[in-house]
Amino acid sequence: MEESIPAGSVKLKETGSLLTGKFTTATDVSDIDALVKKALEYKADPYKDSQLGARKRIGLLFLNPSLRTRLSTQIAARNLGMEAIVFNVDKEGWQLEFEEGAIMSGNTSEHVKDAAPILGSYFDILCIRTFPSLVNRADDYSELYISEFIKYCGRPVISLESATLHPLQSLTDVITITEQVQQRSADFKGRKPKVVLTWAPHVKPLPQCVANSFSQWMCAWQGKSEFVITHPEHYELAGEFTSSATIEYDQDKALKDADFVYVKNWSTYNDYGKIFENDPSWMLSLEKLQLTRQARVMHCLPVRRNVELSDEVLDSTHSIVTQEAGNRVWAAQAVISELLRR
Ligand SMILES: NCCC[C@H](NC(=O)CCC(=O)O)C(=O)O
Ligand SMILES: NC(=O)OP(=O)(O)O
Repeated sequence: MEESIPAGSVKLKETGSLLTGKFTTATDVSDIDALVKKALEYKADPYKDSQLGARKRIGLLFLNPSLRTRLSTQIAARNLGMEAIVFNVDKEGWQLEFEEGAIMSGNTSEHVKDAAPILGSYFDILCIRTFPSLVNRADDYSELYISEFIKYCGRPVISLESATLHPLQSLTDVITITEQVQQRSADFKGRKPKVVLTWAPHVKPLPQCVANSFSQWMCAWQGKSEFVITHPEHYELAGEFTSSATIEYDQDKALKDADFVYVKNWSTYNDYGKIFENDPSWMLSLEKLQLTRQARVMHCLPVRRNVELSDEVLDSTHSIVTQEAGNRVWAAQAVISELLRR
């Protein structure tokens, strides 16, 4: 993916837009705080631009399952007056080929080179979800699927989670932290929130994308938080997304005085796609939360209860996962709105 422009510092004065013309990574955003503000304005007044997308269509293509992303993006589009059509490519479409020059004698029936321009002719904005294989790191980190789709569809593309990143989730997470800080402004007078991303156990190897993306956005949200990542050794994330993060292998030390704890499992990046250790003591507990400043607990969901996060934490007042998932609508609405205005 193009990562040459430093995240959060893109200037798009010529268009006045907050986005480059797509939304697949933090580097597509010129001003994170302005996008967050826009999302919170939609939260306060969901229908204020209810005609902006009139007579326009947005296509949501899923190569993998979804609950929140699918529904929140549809709702966001409809709030802007757009028609939203969901297509579960994995279950209902022809199996797509993404490899350039492929001899298609195997299981794939249609090349993205043929399918994407057709979808571009049906829709004004296109969105796509493509998970990584977790088999070949170079293939996953080349973001072949979404890149090929962007190349051939000729429309603004929104990532609904790709092989390495999940920007709608991360924008939502910045919105949720901003909202919490604004609501408790007395607590944060003269100091930045301490935000800790902690690895958690899981039963199967999961993508790194939610963790990569959260870290990328926290680093791009320059100077707004004290950001720490904690995980067992061997679970290092890709350096390109953790530039200004502090890495701390001792979870208790990391949790000390935290205001927000973002819980997520991911599989190994270096020896790719594996579970190296699954120490259940990494699961966050109420006892561990005593080290924090009454930290609010976040998770992108879906969450494996009592594996990744305990009932006692999820059902306590520490948890803001429902508020967080609710904010997915406003994140999507701000992004679609910016792409419609271009
Ligand atoms: N879209 C949000 C997260 C998606 C994915 N989680 C999962 O696949 C969980 C599957 C399970 O728990 O069976 C991930 O971690 O990247
Ligand atoms: N958090 C998230 O992306 O959820 P879904 O996978 O249900 O869309």
